[in-house]
Amino acid sequence: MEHSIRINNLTKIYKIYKKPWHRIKNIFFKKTKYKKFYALKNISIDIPKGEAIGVLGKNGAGKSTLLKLITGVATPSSGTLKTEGKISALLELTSGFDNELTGIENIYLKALTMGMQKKDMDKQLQRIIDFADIGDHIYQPVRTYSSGMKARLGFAISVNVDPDILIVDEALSVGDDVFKLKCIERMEEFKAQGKTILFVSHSLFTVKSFCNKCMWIKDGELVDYGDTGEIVHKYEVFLKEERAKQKKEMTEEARNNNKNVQILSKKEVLETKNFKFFNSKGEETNIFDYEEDIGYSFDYIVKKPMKGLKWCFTIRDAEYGEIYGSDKRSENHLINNDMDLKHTLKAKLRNIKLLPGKYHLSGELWDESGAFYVSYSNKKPFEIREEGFKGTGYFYIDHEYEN
Ligand SMILES: Nc1ncnc2c1ncn2[C@@H]1O[C@H](COP(=O)(O)OP(=O)(O)OP(=O)(O)O)[C@@H](O)[C@H]1O
Repeated sequence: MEHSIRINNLTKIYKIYKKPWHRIKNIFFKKTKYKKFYALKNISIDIPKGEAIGVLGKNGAGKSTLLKLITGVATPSSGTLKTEGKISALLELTSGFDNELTGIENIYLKALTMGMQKKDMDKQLQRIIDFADIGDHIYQPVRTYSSGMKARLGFAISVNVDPDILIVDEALSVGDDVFKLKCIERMEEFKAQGKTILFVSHSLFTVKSFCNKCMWIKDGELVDYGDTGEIVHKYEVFLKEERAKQKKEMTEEARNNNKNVQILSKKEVLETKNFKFFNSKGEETNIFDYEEDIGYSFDYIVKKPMKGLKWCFTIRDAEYGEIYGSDKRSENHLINNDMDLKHTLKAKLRNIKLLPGKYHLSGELWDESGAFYVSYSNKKPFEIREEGFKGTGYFYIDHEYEN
């Protein structure tokens, strides 16, 4: 198999100085203290010729650093990197542009930096101008361009210099829809010609529709590399988990900061116990069929007087991402608040179209003042049994079509 990029044990370390001028100081006094920051750690990957590779990863994961090393804009701290053929890269929208020069002059400047002859660029000039499609702005200094115009010009140059490897970093995010489509079409042509493409995008939809392989980078390390479907799926699961974690932390922080929301120890004010799930026959279980009613109950005792006691519930997925939360303000959720009696709340969630999987149920009891009592939750998740395939995601959505 022919490879266009071979990367072995690639590491990039940035030196972080306490103060910006320490960087300069270090040129003269080598002993200036700095911290090492690993933007890339021991990346090894061989990229075959003719693949369209999506590069996935959160902000700061190291994607741009990797692309900069491949294009030679930055140098590795250790490891080796071999590329075959002419590389054209659109890394940052401003990269390579001289703001004082016009669009046309910048086209020639780029040709120069890519080692192209002027006469070869002369032939491409009209194609680039047509592709960029920014009208008379092409004769104006680039400093007067909007970010969309810069992206147009940058992309137009990158794809019209006949590269063997095309590298595109998020450039499409600033263009309008028509321009995005045009870029994708041009990239499809490249793919058909058997050229190698590296494509960084936060749009998983675009990556899925365009790339046949993907790599996923996290904290400077290569987590996985393989077919797009598989890697995007794993990455989506990871993002979902991250979101759930973040949300949990934010909720806790909000609770800690918000003085209006008083959290009272439930033992002092309210006690809940005996949480149970039951099915439509009244039998205790936490396993349900698709579309079956989910019943649950718990006991509570009110120990201090409170006005307008209400209940609510939340269903979360296996990673604690919220799927549904009932309305906390609803008058329909008022419950009995007589003191010192044991009350039982029985709830029924009807006709649930949740797809097979595990889910968490929890809920709170609120009073009129906004004080809430984290009162009940199932220790074990409830489960919807596997049944005929109904699709992916959380819910079955009824659909129809005409042909
Ligand atoms: N010149 C530099 N000096 C110090 N640290 C840097 C430098 N360039 C990048 N970094 C750090 O290296 C890490 C990786 O940055 P990089 O730009 O490669 O991330 P990315 O995955 O492309 O992120 P994004 O999706 O936000 O563009 C970040 O933590 C960043 O702050």
